[in-house]
Amino acid sequence: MIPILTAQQIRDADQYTIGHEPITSINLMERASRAFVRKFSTLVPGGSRIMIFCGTGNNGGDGLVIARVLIQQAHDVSIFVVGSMERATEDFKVNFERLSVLTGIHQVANEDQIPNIPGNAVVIDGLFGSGLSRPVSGLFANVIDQINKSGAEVYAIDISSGLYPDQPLSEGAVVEATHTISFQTPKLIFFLPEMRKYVGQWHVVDIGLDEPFIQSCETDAFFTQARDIALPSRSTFDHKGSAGRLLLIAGSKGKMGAATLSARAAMRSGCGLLYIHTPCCGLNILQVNVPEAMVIEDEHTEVITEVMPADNVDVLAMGPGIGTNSLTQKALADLILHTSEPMVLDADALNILALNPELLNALPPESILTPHPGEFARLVGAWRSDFEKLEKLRWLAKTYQLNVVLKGAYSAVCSSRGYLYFNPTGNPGMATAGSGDVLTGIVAALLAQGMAPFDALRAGVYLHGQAGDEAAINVGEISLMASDLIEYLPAAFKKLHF
Ligand SMILES: NC(=O)C1=CN([C@@H]2O[C@H](COP(=O)(O)OP(=O)(O)OC[C@H]3O[C@@H](n4cnc5c(N)ncnc54)[C@H](OP(=O)(O)O)[C@@H]3O)[C@@H](O)[C@H]2O)[C@@H](O)CC1
Ligand SMILES: Nc1ncnc2c1ncn2[C@@H]1O[C@H](COP(=O)(O)OP(=O)(O)O)[C@@H](O)[C@H]1O
Ligand SMILES: [K+]
Repeated sequence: MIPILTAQQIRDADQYTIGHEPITSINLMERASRAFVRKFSTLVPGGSRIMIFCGTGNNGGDGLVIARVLIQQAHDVSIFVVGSMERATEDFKVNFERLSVLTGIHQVANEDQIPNIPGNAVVIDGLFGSGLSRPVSGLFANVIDQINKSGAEVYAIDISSGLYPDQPLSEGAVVEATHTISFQTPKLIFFLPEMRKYVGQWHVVDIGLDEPFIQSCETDAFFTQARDIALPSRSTFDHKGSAGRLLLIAGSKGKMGAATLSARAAMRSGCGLLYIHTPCCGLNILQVNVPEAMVIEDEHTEVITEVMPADNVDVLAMGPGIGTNSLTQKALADLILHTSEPMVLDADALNILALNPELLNALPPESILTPHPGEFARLVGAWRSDFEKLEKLRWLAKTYQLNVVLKGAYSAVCSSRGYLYFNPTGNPGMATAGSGDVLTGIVAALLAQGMAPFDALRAGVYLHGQAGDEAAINVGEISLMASDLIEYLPAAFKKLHF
């Protein structure tokens, strides 16, 4: 996993590397800027007119090195330095001298000196990086305004000028980048929907900062990598009863598709034995669509009214397609009160929890909740910013000792101790009805196979996204539908078995 660092920790990692590698600060700047150019060159067509805007801090220093390297590669580059040279950092000054030998550098000291930026230009933003210390105003804000109005493609160095790596949006001007090429580790803001307009598509380039130091930084947020994902395994004498017995409580009249999707996903995720508790109307549907499962009929024709906690199953999962009928609310409440092992709750089970919040206290510790943002808002109330949303996620998980995934792009998986793991897999093709039901089946099956609840949740979210990515390659994001996720689950599992 990649730790997500605060602005201060990023500075510390720079300093530690400079002190211990050893590498001089100016050479680290050279290395970072060259890594930027390597990525930039894969994204920008040759022959583009490149305009680089630099402040006089180290982010601007990077801009000057990038200019030098691009000029040496025969690109058409103009450089604009905004702000006072008196405040320039040492590394900026050295690179200013080196660049002056090669080309003219425009100084922008007032509004009249702000250049016209054609829409077909490519802008590189080196005004401010992780050293931003206050909202951007005055001349800098005017430059940013021109950049944003130009319609040009904008590549931010490290982070868009005006953004803090780890804090909510400031009131000042902010560059709206189309791409951010960031150094060493992703910033927290890259995972927040409200920041997308400023961050654009982001890329992380390795600049060789000290890896053990980075791994030792104390942080409560991480970016998951494939190597963090554990999977269940089979051994020679396993039989269906030892490979995970799951009771899935799902479906109501008109929503048997949700039950079908969850059930099939569970079987594809290695569940040994699957029971499905469903209203009578679901019997034939499930027997035909999931022949591997045993179906237990509720007394009621259309909704779930009573679930007996069974001792012949390892895990209970409830929610997909159950509705919020008062009889079903009572059934869930009874089930929770009679269950002591971690269970999986999704969809309408979460809506029922929101209607009866006292049930949260009764949930078995380490249970798993899988809300999408709508269900999450019903559970914890509305939020004013994505930062507050993450705080609420941590609060819910820690207060009730739960593992919770807040689903969406970069789904945030939160452990009961409040550690957040952003998921790297998945794509917008998965924004389609039934995708969440598939996730429930995967996570429940992994839990039933004996994985620890948090590991099962993090792995399930990763595999679900990976199946989505495999499906998108084959059917395209637009055509992707939830059943495709099940079809591509085997490919996702195989990919993790290196
Ligand atoms: N060796 C290294 O460390 C490496 C660093 N690297 C690069 O350095 C970047 C960080 O550089 P940095 O720390 O110099 O800060 P930076 O973002 O350039 O800005 C600071 C300057 O801006 C000023 N300022 C701030 N806010 C302002 C405002 N609102 N309006 C006006 N002025 C404002 C601030 O002034 P002050 O707050 O002191 O008044 C100061 O002068 C990092 O993102 C990466 O690109 C890489 O090369 C790898 C090696
Ligand atoms: N833009 C996206 N990028 C990545 N994953 C997405 C995106 N949109 C949706 N998903 C994933 O698809 C699933 C949708 O779940 P949910 O909203 O509960 O669907 P449903 O209720 O229809 O089953 C979640 O796992 C979510 O992470
Ligand atoms: K920048």
